[in-house]
Amino acid sequence: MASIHVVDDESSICWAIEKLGTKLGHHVRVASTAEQGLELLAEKHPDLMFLDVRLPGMSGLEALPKVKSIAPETPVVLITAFGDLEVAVEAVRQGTFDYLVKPFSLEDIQTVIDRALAQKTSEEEVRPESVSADIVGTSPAMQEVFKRIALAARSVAPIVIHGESGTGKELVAQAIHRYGPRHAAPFVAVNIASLAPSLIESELFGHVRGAFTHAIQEKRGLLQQAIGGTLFLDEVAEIPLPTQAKLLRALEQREVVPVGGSTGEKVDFRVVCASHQDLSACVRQGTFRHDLLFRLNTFRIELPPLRERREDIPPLVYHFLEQLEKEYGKPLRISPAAMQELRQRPWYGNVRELRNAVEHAQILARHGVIEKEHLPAPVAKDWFDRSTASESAEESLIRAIGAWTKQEATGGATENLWARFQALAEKEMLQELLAQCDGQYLAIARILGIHRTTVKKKCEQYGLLSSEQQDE
Ligand SMILES: Nc1ncnc2c1ncn2[C@@H]1O[C@H](COP(=O)(O)OP(=O)(O)OP(=O)(O)O)[C@@H](O)[C@H]1O
Repeated sequence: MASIHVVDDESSICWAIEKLGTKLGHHVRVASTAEQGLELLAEKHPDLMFLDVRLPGMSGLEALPKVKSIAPETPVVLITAFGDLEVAVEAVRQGTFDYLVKPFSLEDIQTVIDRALAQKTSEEEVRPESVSADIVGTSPAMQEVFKRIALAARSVAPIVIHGESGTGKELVAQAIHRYGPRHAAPFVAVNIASLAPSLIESELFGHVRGAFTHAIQEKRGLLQQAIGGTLFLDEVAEIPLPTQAKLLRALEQREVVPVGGSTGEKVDFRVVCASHQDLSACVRQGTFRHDLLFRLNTFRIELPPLRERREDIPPLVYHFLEQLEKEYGKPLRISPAAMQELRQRPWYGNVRELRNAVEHAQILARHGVIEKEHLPAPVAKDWFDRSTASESAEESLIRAIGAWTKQEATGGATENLWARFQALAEKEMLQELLAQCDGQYLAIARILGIHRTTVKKKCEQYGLLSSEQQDE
C-alpha cells in the first residue's frame, strides 16, 4: 500500500483521485490549498503527490520548490488546466514526475499512479532561466510536444523533428535552444532545401580563399558560426550524400575543415535537424546515410499536422490576432461563423497556412471583425504535393544514382559499371512503359524517342513480355 497526497481546490478532482487510489489499495490524503498540502507533507512524505498549479493563495508552481526541499524523494504530478509550454518546462525543470492536463480521465490517473509507484524518479538538476510563450497548442498532441521539448532542452543530444511543412518545426527547434543550457550562444538556422545544391557544402563548412572560381575571400561556414550554440538543419534530407559524409565526420571529430582548406577548426555545437520526409525511408532508398541518421536521431519529436489537432485552431487564431493587433495597431475580432469555417478546413499547409489566412482576412476586415467572406480560399492538397514532390522525384533519382555508384565503386564492384547501370535503368523504364502503354512497342518508342525495333530488341534482351510479342 502506497501513500498518496492530492492538493487541489477542486473537490471533484480530490474525490476522484481519492476514490480511485483507495480502490487500488492506497492510502490517500487530500488538501485544498498549497499551505495545507505542505503541512501534510511535513507530517509524512508520501510515495506520490498530485499538485494543482492553480490554487488559492500559494500556487502549485510556487509550492513545488518547497515540496522538493521537504520531500525530495516524492514524485510530484502537476495538475494543470492550461498545459502550456511554460508549465511543461517549469515542471521538468523542477524535476516533477509528470503533469496531467485537465480534463483527464480515471484511466489517465491510474496510468500516472502505476508509473510513478513502479519507478520512483531520480531527481536531476535541470536548467532554463527565461521562458516565453510563442508555441501555442492545447491539444493532447501538443502537450506531448511540450513535454518532449522540455526533456530535449535539458540535454545537448542531437534532436530530429519530424512533421509536415508549416507545423512549427523551426519554432520547436528555437524553443529547445532557448530553454537549453546553450541559450546564451547563437541559434543558427539553415533550410537546406533553399540552397543551391552546389553551395550547400561551402555554406555549411565555409571555404578558403580561391577554393573555387567565385571564392574571392575566405568565408566562415554555418557550423563555425554555431560554435557554443545550436545548429538547426531544416530539411536535412536534402543534404547531398558526399556532404552528409563530411557532416558526419565533423560531428564525430568535432572539427570542421573548410572547402579547399587543409586544416580543421575545433567546433562544439548542438545539432537539431528537421524534415518533412521519413528519414528511415530515405536511408532505405539510399539517399540518406544510415550512420548519419544514427548519429542525429538520438531523440525524436513528432509534430502532428494541424488537421489532426483541430482544438488548437481557436487558440492559434487568437494568438495570431493578438500579434496582428500589435503589428497593425488596431483591435481585431473574429465572428463565430468565420471561426467555425477555420476549424473545419483541412489546412494542408498547416499552421503557416492558417496564419496567412488570418493575416489575409484582417486586411479585408475593414471594421476589425473578420467574417467568413474575408477568408481566402483553402489551398488544395495537390498544390502542396506538387510543390514538394515534382522536384524531389528527380532529385531522389539523382541521389539514388549517386548512392549506388558510390556503393559499387567503394565496394570494388567497378567491372562494367556503365553497362550494368544502363541495364538497370533501361529495364525498369521499359517495364513501367509496357504497363502504361498496354505493351505497344510503337507507343513506347514514341515516348522514348527511339525506333520501334530497338524497343522490341531491348524488351527481348531483358526478357520483358509485351502484348505484341504474345500476339506474334
Ligand atoms: N504551435 C504554434 N504556435 C504559434 N505559431 C506557430 C505554431 N506552429 C507554427 N507556427 C507558425 O507557423 C509558421 C510556420 O512555422 P515553422 O516555420 O516553424 O514551420 P516548419 O514546420 O519549420 O515549416 P517548414 O518545414 O516549411 O520550414 C511560423 O510563422 C510559425 O511562427
